[in-house]
Amino acid sequence: MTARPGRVVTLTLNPALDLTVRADGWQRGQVNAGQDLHQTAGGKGVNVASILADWSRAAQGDTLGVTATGLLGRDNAAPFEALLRDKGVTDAFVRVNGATRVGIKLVDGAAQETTDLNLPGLSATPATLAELDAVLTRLGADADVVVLAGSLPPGVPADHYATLTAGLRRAGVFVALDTSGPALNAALAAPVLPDLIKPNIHELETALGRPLTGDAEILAAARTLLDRGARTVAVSQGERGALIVTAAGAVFARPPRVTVVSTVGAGDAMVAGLISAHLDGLDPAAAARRATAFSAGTITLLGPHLPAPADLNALSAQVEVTTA
Ligand SMILES: Nc1ncnc2c1ncn2[C@@H]1O[C@H](COP(=O)(O)OP(=O)(O)O)[C@@H](O)[C@H]1O
Ligand SMILES: O=P(O)(O)OC[C@H]1O[C@](O)(COP(=O)(O)O)[C@@H](O)[C@@H]1O
Repeated sequence: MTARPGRVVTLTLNPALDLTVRADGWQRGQVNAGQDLHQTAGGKGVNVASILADWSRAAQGDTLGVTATGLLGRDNAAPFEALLRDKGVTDAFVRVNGATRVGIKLVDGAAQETTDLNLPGLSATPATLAELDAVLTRLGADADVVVLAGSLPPGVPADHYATLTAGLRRAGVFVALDTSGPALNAALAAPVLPDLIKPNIHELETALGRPLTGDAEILAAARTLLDRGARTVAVSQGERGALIVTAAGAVFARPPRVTVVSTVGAGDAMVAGLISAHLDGLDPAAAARRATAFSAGTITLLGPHLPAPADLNALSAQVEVTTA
């Protein structure tokens, strides 16, 4: 495991304090017994930063400089500050009044199933957005990669990521996007697409307004995004795996079977893996293998963490990569 250095900035406008409740065999509409409850700092860019920091520490002796920015509620900032400090991620979050939203993650360990309830989050004011914009402009000037990740909180226009993408790409920064709903629709409709887009299959279908039935259709949809300027499109499909499409080729990566603790962060781990692969100049097959190992490893743990290097290597060796 070796890698080139790089500076990565993640933007999380809508972080979340993930409250994971394990309730094996829980039934909708019934009184259920839960087994345990854990709280972890999360939100897409927070998770990507944390996982990249783990990778940096394990693989190359901290050669990646990882900075996390976004909007963070003052009232419950402590768990986020602790995670970023523990991981050695630079904390560039703009503090805002109020408490960051809680995300409910209901895990049925017996069925190996996770149910997510993601709430809207704190409203962003024009003043905090302007402050954040200045932070991002400063950080972006020095970054190799900027990751725009997660939902937009109330108060942020749907085309916000599209606007940021255009500015950052113009400045020569590699832009990765992982979002959903109106923010993804607007980003995909914009004239300048991000370099890396990682929708899950449901997010992509919603954005395109049609079901994608079968691998050929998914591949064709991904290729239209490449034709419009994206460099890597990764369509993740849960435990089935992910289709990763670049100009250099398309591959499908199947994860090994793992004991799932919570699938929360599976997609974020994939984004982290793809970014590290981009910084290392890996080919699509090697990138898909690494990103899938990151995802499979993260879901065996609670919170946004990578397993120990030996375990990650073992997972990586078990990923099946085929040409798509
Ligand atoms: N149950 C699972 N077992 C093994 N790997 C999984 C499982 N669920 C997800 N993954 C891995 O995580 C990747 C991302 O998961 P996915 O659920 O598609 O993303 P998201 O979290 O963005 O919805 C998948 O492509 C796969 O490699
Ligand atoms: O910003 P969104 O789309 O509401 O998602 C927030 C949730 O996504 C997560 O980042 C997990 O994302 P993935 O499971 O897609 O990797 C959680 O930590 C958080 O609660």
